[in-house]
Amino acid sequence: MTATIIDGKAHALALRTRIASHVANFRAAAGRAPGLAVVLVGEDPASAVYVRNKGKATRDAGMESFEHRLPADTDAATLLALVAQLNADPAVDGILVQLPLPAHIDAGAVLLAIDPDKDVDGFHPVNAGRLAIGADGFVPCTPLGCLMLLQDLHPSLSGMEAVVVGRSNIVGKPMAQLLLQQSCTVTIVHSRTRDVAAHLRRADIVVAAVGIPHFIQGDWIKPGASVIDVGINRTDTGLVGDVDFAAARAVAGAITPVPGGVGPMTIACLIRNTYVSACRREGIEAAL
Ligand SMILES: Nc1nc2c(c(=O)[nH]1)N[C@@H](CN(C=O)c1ccc(C(=O)N[C@@H](CCC(=O)O)C(=O)O)cc1)CN2
Repeated sequence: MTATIIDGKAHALALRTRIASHVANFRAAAGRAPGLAVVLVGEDPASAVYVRNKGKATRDAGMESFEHRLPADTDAATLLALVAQLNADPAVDGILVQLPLPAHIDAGAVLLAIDPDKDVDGFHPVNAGRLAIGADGFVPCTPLGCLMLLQDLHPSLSGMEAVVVGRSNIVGKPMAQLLLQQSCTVTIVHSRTRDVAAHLRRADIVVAAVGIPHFIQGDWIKPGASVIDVGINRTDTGLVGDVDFAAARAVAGAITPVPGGVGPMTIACLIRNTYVSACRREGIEAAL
């Protein structure tokens, strides 16, 4: 079998185009554009690219982008004061602080300071709790994008065996919650799991978010499985995922490439979440 390659760029473009048309209606109804504030601390080159791409995607969707770039030696109090200012700004519907933050800043404290109702990254504990109990909130963009790609392949995920590799608060845990909501049987495997391969060989769905280049071998994949690779690892040979793509492709039914798979969906879902936030704040029903 040779897997279908899932075109994340095309899916992301379609989502961004759809949201842009909804934003046009929002602007007509609300008399203003949705606004997204992005905060970058320091000069990490990859983060700078992501922030630039977020600004462009925001403007392309007809929304207002507010970019705040702070030097790497910014202290926590200055960053918290900026977050408080953005929380209070009525033109700002969504706030995100680009991660990772410099080591001297407690990222948890900063995320906690963001108004949960403007937390379009879905990283605030209130939104993590809302996701866990199935209440309305914001779902982190990368797992939301993975779910959309999976739902395009499988209109019903009910009863499927899903294995999430990695237990981060940003991807692994929310991904598991989303799959559970879709009535999958969900297993999270991680660094202390005794036999990762044995779990994966049973999986109809694999979501790899472990941050180790080519960690998942082709012969760990169940024939026909859907494989979503969240890994973005910079190696001497270029950007690679957490899955041995060439080997897994020969076994899987469908697989995301790196680059061009999950990454573009992260930014498209951010645009979606910002539009949803603006609608909630204006009492307008979001068209999704
Ligand atoms: N506040 C946040 N910080 C971070 C998040 C996040 O969702 N919120 N996620 C990542 C970085 N990220 C967005 O911020 C992101 C990563 C990758 C891509 C992407 O499109 N990747 C391309 C490859 C681009 C490259 O060469 O690096 C792809 O996979 O095709 C978009 C967004 C950590 N921080």
